[in-house]
Amino acid sequence: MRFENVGLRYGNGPEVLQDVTFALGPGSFHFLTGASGTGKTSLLSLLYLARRPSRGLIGIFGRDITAMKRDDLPPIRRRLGVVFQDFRLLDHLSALDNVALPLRVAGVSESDIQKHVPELLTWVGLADHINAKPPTLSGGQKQRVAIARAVINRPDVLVADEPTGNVDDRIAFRLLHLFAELNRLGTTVVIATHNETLVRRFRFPRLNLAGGGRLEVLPPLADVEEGAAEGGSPAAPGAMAGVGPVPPASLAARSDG
Ligand SMILES: Nc1ncnc2c1ncn2[C@@H]1O[C@H](COP(=O)(O)OP(=O)(O)OP(=O)(O)O)[C@@H](O)[C@H]1O
Repeated sequence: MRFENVGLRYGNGPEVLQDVTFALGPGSFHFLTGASGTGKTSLLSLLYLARRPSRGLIGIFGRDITAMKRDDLPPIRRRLGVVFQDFRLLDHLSALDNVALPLRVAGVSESDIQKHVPELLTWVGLADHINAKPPTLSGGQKQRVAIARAVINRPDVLVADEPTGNVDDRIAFRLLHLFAELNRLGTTVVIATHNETLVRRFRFPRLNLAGGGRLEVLPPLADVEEGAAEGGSPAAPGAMAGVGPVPPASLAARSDG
């Protein structure tokens, strides 16, 4: 995935993104950081192809999407998993059926769905809410359903907008662990977050919106205190202590869904 001199403006307003240039290698993991209003959601909406840039080039899976016709985008979109800031769950479907959607689109068998979806929902702490509909769930519970839906099909790229904004730190670490596991299995991951504790703990590089619509690519934010306590040796990217167990094997099994 690459951006070259991308600019985005809404209507006749000023550019909210200016000359944004970066490349994400396959299987990379980046946090997207920046103060509120600097353009994180706008940048993500370009990444998941909900908008086209006002100028510049966006390439994904080796294709220039700025030159593509609208009708050619859906097959590319199906390779992307998205966690929206406002979840976008279907209220009339149960948690299970919301998460099952991408699997049903991909033609996964109903017996596999009935096995793997409850397993993943249980792993994210929703064992008691598998058949609940979104209007009866809390914000943090809806957020976890949305995350399960985005990751269940092992997308080539996962884009998540504040995916831990509604949960406590213990669940946030667990969800980041899930994203890191997905990434280990090959998914390219971009996570927008305000949570500096997560950024320090997980030590992935950062795309940082510095204001004025400018983006800088920064190395992982070192957890100085933790590093000092450990004698200063840096941990591997994605490393963190005290979280387990690993996500269900169902995620690993779904290689070509
Ligand atoms: N649909 C829109 N129409 C006009 N302006 C918009 C629209 N969406 C966002 N903006 C403006 O673009 C700028 C960036 O907004 P964006 O939501 O991308 O920031 P953000 O970094 O994701 O903020 P937050 O961290 O608060 O979610 C803001 O000035 C916002 O007012």
